[in-house]
Amino acid sequence: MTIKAAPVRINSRESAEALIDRYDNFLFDCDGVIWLDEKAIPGVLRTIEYLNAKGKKYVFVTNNSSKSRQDYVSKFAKMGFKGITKDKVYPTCYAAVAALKDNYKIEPGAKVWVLGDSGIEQELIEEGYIPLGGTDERLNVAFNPNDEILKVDPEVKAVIVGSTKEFNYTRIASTLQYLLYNNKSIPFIGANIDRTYPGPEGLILPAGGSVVNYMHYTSSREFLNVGKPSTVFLDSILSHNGFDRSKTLMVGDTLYTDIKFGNDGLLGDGSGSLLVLSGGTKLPDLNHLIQNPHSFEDGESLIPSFFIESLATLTEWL
Ligand SMILES: C[C@H](OP(=O)(O)O)C(=O)O
Ligand SMILES: [Mg+2]
Repeated sequence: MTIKAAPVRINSRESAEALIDRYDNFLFDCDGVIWLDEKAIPGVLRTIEYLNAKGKKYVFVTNNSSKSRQDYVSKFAKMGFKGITKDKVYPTCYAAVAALKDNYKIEPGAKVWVLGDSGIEQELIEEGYIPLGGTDERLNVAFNPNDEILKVDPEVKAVIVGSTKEFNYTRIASTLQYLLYNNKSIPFIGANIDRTYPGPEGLILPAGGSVVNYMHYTSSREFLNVGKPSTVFLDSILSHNGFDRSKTLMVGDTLYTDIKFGNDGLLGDGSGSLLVLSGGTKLPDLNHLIQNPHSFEDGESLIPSFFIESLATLTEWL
């Protein structure tokens, strides 16, 4: 077994320059790297503009499925980021819809049950699928076992579960009916495995992975995780963009999604993951991992190649 080297701290002009020179392409996580909820992390915009000036290529990869690619484009524009088009944004609502066709050969026109926000619904509609559940107002009611919404529509061909703040018993119970229907034969797609995300006011908040895992537990069913660290998701992003794997760096704030994504995907010839400390992972968490990698499942794959205070810090010396 190879022991991964301790991560290199980017803490000088030389190390920052060397890092930027080494990579042509950057994959940026969003929550905890670019923004905390609706607030951009100070200085991050300047780093993105610096990369633009250097002719670097980049895309954004988020496990937060609550917004569609078009909604993310608007969010970036509102925060002052220029030229972020739909093809630069990869939320897992997009990956979940792609999996319908790629993994399950479910053709457009099919009905899909959603436990999640409008991002999933919008991406489904864009590809010609018919979303059910999701933001349907009839789900915003107290549980009633005689409610029509608890009756399974036999035409539903898949279930997608992702991030939502609208997690009530009627939604869980109706989603469970689909997951159990017909000997558990309807495919179950999970849009993320994140336990938490770094929210506003320093709050750590429940993320979509908690919703997905609630449904996994209550249905006793496994799900297809389409988000980070899926190497299928990574491969499709690299191929859409023509990114050379060895010249690509993943930048993220979560070890078991972002850093594992870069490491398992062999980005940068095995040195293609940069942890930022501006989100959910703090220096003591990183030190704990480095000292006890074997107390984590697949701990070696969680160790980043590099770490830095924040994406803003990368250009502070330049
Ligand atoms: C944490 C995750 O978002 P990401 O960090 O992947 O943008 C999420 O909000 O579930
Ligand atoms: Mg994050």
